[in-house]
Amino acid sequence: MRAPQRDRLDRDFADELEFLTRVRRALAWMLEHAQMRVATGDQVAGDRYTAERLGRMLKSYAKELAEEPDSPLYFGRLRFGDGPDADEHRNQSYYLGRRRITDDTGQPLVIDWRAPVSSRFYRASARDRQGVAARRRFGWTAHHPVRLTGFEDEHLDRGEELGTASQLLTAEIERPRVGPMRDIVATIQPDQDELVRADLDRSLCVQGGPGTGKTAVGLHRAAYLLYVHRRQLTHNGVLVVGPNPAFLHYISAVLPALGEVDVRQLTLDEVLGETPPRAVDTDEAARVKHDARMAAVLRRALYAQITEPVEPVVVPVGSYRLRVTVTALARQVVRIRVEDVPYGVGRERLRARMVAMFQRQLEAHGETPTRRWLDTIGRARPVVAALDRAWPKVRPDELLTALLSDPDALARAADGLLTAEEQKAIRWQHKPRSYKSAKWSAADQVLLDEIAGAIEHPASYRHIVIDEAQDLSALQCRALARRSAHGSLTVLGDLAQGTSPWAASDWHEQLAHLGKADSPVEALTVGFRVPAVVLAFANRLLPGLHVAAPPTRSLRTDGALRVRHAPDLPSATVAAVGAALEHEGSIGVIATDALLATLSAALRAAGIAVNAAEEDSPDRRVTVLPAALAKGLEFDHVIAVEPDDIVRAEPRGLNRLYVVLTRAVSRLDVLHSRPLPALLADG
Ligand SMILES: Nc1ncnc2c1ncn2[C@@H]1O[C@H](COP(=O)(O)OP(=O)(O)OP(=O)(O)O)[C@@H](O)[C@H]1O
Repeated sequence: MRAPQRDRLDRDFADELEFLTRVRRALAWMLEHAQMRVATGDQVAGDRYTAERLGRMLKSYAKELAEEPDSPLYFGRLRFGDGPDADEHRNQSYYLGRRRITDDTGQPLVIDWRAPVSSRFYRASARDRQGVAARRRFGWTAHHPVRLTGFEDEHLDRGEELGTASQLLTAEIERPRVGPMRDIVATIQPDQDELVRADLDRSLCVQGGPGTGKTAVGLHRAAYLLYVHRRQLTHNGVLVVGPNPAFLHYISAVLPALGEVDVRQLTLDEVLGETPPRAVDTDEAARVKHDARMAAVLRRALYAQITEPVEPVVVPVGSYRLRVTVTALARQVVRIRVEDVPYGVGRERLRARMVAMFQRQLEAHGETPTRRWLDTIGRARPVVAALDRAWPKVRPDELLTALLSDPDALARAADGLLTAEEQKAIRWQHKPRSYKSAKWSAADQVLLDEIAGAIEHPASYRHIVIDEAQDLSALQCRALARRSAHGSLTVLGDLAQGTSPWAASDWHEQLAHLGKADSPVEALTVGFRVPAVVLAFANRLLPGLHVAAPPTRSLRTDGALRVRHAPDLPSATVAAVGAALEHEGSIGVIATDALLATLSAALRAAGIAVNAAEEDSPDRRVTVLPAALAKGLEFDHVIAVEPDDIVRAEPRGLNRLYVVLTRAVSRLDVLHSRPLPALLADG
């Protein structure tokens, strides 16, 4: 670098340090101000409840600001030119960060990464400058205290553009992983940004290979939507659904780090709100219960509760006897069925129609019934009795108990939908004494939700982000469709990573079950996690997975792969972990359930402290976890033990192995005592 340039860079850096001091000062002012408001909050608010809420809000705001110095205050700067594309930003310069920071006059020093103009930071290129003259990315130390280390410029107006060659991007994706997942606001890529900023009303599906940033995109979209539609979405507006608690724990810090604490993050079981399952289905029973045809079976069983009226409804009122004839009642039942409302709404409608008929009769006698009279009539014993016969109240658990324990009822509901073998597979061998003592399996809980949803629609979220969506069954999709009937979806997944017995092989089908049949399927194909050498190894499995998914291109040229034949797996694992501990970052030992206890015992005997799947104690860098829980997680160093076991442990074992091998951020060790699965060995 020539001296004059060096001088200029030094000057620039000095200017940046000066600006940083200004921002720090502004932040300190904001913090002090917020704390003052906390102190006075009690007095200014009207009642105690409001005061408490306000106090809590201000405290968390103050706390957020106080924690701010631990993370970089901004990550980039945009300098606009004076061309027409700059619009109202002509000759302006903006710093971009996780939060907006203002000075004591309210002038923004740092703007939010979600503000409209920030999208130009992520998307502007030398070919499509969008008015941007130069983009600057800042580098910061990774550890506390956070210090500015430098910056990287792209003068788009001079045709300069780094794209994925940016050293700061490379440093970020090659950074050793410790603790939970982090946000990616500093390095969101143009195609990711388009997905993040998609309109609230747009449902979309993202198909992306391992480590292409699907989870990151989904979480950042949630944060973006909350920023743009704050008022609409604050209370129960946004839900994130993940495959298991270990995964949710891993991603749990991302949204709070972006200042968003109002997003619910749940597993599907938690969405259904059920207690843990108390029964286990056979594979065949589970397959049938999760099939889309079951929705039709349940609907038929539900509506089979409605019976043809055989008696008129007679209500004595004073000297009159008001009456709904059998024919009139039957006609209303048929009409309401055609109106296709939820079962529970139908029952109430039938009650209202009976009341309306009584009202007309009373009016014919020259009387005007009051509102109260109408309410009383609606609850009169003959009306309720007629309603209970014609359109009875249904409890989902009672209906399902009857269906699964009565072969004839099941045969009637499943006629033409399920084969005799399929009916047999889901029938209970032992009939419970009552629905109260029935033991429900995980699949039964989805069926109960289906029935409950047909009786009454559940409350709808405005937006749901569904991660690992390829693994959902038709009925699980329907459960989420019901909860987003008035909202939109971000559906994330990878067909190649489908491991459930009902995993999707086609996104359009899955989207139809999710109630968003016409949503576009977008692809992410650049891998930010798995190094090229590891990805090439894992991709050997693709021909055996029988899915049409675009291949992933890794951005990472570093990384290491070691495949070793090891007759004594526990001691080979101990040795591999010992070597891995020489490097920085997290270590994941992944094997089948059957092997785990032996491996953990061997590690502990060697004096190595290990975390189990959902733990991440900072003083234990090694996690031992079953292959079944590896989905969505990542570790710097993965030690995959006995791939052949992983493949044989379940019907979609090859897909499971693909998931396991693609958890590695830097290094993958494969230890095997038996031959490797043919596709891996042949590559
Ligand atoms: N634009 C980006 N800049 C920096 N890091 C990124 C970017 N996009 C993704 N990453 C990182 O890549 C890793 C993988 O991302 P993520 O877990 O979202 O991928 P995924 O597609 O959900 O993977 P999988 O399907 O294998 O679970 C994460 O550590 C994430 O932070």
